[in-house]
Amino acid sequence: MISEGNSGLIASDVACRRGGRRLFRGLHLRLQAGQALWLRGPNGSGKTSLLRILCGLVPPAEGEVSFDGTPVRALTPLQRGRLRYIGHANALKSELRVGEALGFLAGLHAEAPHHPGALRERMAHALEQVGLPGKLDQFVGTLSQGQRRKAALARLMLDDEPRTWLLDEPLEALDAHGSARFEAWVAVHLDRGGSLLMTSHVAFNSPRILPFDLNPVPGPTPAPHEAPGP
Ligand SMILES: Nc1ncnc2c1ncn2[C@@H]1O[C@H](COP(=O)(O)OP(=O)(O)OP(=O)(O)O)[C@@H](O)[C@H]1O
Repeated sequence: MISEGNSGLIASDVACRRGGRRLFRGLHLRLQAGQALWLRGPNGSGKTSLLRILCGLVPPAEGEVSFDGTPVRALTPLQRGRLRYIGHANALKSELRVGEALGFLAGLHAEAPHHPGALRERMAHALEQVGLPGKLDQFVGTLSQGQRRKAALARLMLDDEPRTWLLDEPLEALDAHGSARFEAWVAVHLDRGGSLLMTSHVAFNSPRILPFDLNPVPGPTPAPHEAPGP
C-alpha cells in the first residue's frame, strides 16, 4: 500500500528555466520502489537540470517535487540521505585514496558512525563488485576515467537499505563488462525495493529500465553573452 511515507519521488507540473530559456514545462513524473526510468532527450534538453531539480539542488521554475511526502527542498539530512545523486562529476577528490574518498561519502549520510574496520571491508567488497578489486589504497587521481566512474558507482554498494538512485550518465566511460555489471546491480537493487532514474546516451539492454522522454519546449537559444544562472 502506498502512503505518504513511501510515495517515492513525485514531480508535479514541473518547469525548468536555464540561462533565460524555458527548457521544459508541465512535467509529471512518479518513481516508486522497484521502478527504474531512463530519462531520454537530446543534448541540452535539460536532463541534468531535471535530475538536479529532483534531488533538490535547484528549485524548479514552476511546480513541485516531493520525496516520500516531503517537499524535496525541505528534506532533513536523514531523509535526503535516502536519495543518491551521482552527477557527471564523480565527487571523488583526485588527491585522496579511493578508500578515503568513498569513506568520506559513506560518512556523509550515515545514520550511525561506521566502524572503521567494517567500513573498510565493505568498501573493499564494493570495489570488487564494480570490478576494481584491490584499489582501496590507490589514489583517485591515478585511476582511468572508467575506473573513476566505477569507483563513484561503488558508493551505491555501501548502503544497507535500498535507496533512490538519480544517476547522470552512469555508463559513461564504462567498458562493455562494466555496463553489463551495472545492469545486473540495477536488477538486484530493484528487487530489493530500490528505485532508479538515470540518463544515458549509451544504449543498454535492461528491459526493467523504462524510457521516459523529456520533451523540450521549442524556443530561441539564449544570447551567448548571457551570464550562467545558479
Ligand atoms: N547553470 C546554468 N546556467 C545557464 N544555463 C545552463 C546552466 N546549466 C545548464 N544550462 C543550460 O541548460 C540547458 C540544459 O542543460 P542540461 O545540462 O540540463 O542538458 P542535458 O539534457 O543534460 O544535456 P546533455 O545530454 O548534453 O548532457 C543547456 O542549454 C545548458 O546550456
